Amino acid sequence: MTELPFSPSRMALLLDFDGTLVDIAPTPDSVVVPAGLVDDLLCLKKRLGGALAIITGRPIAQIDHFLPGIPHAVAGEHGVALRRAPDVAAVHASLPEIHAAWLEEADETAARYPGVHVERKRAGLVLHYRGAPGAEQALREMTSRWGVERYGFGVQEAKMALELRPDGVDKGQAVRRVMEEMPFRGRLPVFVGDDVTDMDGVLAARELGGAGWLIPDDFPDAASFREWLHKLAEDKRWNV
Ligand SMILES: O=P(O)(O)OC[C@H]1O[C@H](O[C@H]2O[C@H](CO)[C@@H](O)[C@H](O)[C@H]2O)[C@H](O)[C@@H](O)[C@@H]1O
Repeated sequence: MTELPFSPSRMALLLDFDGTLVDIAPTPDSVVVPAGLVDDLLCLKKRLGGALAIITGRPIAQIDHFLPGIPHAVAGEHGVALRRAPDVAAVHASLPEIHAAWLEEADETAARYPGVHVERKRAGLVLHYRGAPGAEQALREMTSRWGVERYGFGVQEAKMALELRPDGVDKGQAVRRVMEEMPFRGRLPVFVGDDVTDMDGVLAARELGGAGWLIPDDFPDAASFREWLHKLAEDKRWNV
């Protein structure tokens, strides 16, 4: 088991969703949340005095759908949106909007390549090609034609997807903002993710004195990480 460098009683858990808590699935909608995971997360949240957050690329509403009532805080769309507690409204960064012409061309391209899925976000867009790997090149050419960098966006590599993401948001700043307030403040963040977008969260958690871990470097896969969470929930050191 990956060892915590401090007592679990002092930590806050800040977790990525896809590829970390749930296995990667053919489409964003088809991920499956194992029943045991829900029980373990609820147990850990209680032991942590609530200090359990999800830091995800997905919109917050999707986390509410898959993990209803579980995390205390959720940072969605890589930190574009932050809801600090279940009973407060999410705050959204003021960011440039995706151009209508980009959305139109993305939809046209998706129609030409069955299996491509266009996911719209509040301040971004994901072009998924897991269902049509042969479309990758066409999607890359399309986004480079758009020259999104001139409009305050970057093209982020994702798992079988290209994501248009506004500049200035990343999971590192999401981790720092979540840790500012109770019940997270004063604890050491443990951030776990699996993707290039998670590296900012890993580094921020380490800089804050906590731990930052990445799948597959620190855990072979999401199933192993879920097993680690299960053992953590049963750890005897909670009161140390
Ligand atoms: O930050 P995360 O919580 O890991 O979210 C990252 C992106 O996850 C989703 O896409 C990825 O997972 C899908 C389901 O397993 C998979 O079909 C897809 O190929 C992956 O790229 C989600 O759709 C995105 O919005 C998130 O940014």
